[in-house]
Amino acid sequence: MNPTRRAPLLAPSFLAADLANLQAETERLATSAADWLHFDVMDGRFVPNISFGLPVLQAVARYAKQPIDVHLMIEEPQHYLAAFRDAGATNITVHYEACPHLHRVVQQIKHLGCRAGVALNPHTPVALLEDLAADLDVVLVMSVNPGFGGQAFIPNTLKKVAMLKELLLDTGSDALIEVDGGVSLDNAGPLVEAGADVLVAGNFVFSAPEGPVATLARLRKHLDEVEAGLPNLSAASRQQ
Ligand SMILES: O=C(CO)[C@@H](O)[C@H](O)COP(=O)(O)O
Ligand SMILES: [Fe+2]
Repeated sequence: MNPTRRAPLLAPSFLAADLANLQAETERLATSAADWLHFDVMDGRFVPNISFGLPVLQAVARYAKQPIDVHLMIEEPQHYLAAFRDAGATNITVHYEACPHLHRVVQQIKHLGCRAGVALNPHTPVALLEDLAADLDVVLVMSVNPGFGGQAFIPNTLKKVAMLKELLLDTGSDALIEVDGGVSLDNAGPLVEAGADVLVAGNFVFSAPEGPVATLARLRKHLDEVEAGLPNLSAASRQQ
């Protein structure tokens, strides 16, 4: 089968932004190649780190021009879904490992009018999503262990993305495949070739000397060149 491809979306992660200047960071991303704004919420329980939460999301949403992609690395996310929607989330992704009643949580997110995503830790096999795949808008593949930015990309992710792509095709799911952690120019091309639709990048985008806008433009140009060599892909097919 030769499925229709989608142009990859870019989602810079605020975890690596200048947190003392979130208004300025959000405003400069507004005119960048960013398609989504990735917002990492950590509770110090599901992951061994605490980041930011609802009031910070509310503040960012006041200046955001792109959809906000909320990645909940928290236990019992079901208690906070409506609050994150109200604070400005467009997409809400919960972790497979944090939700014993994942089907119910996904339905709750969809009833709130948000895109529903499920994230998989590096050790969680994609096959575990077989019975839920058709209900999902996004599957987020963690390419580092969640909890921190700036970690090294786990190479096995490439194989995992390819397996997930097969599973989505087999189950008739049109969920986007999002990859998160250690993404850079070194692996963006192979990830897209393997089937990734959304690339999250934190440190690569915000720590570059030329700044996030120029770095995102460089990433987009690189992906345009990769796309030119791939079948059934055009910039017009990019979905937000
Ligand atoms: O969810 C997470 C980490 O848990 C990510 O979204 C990171 O924020 C990505 O940062 P880099 O690995 O690209 O620096
Ligand atoms: Fe994330």
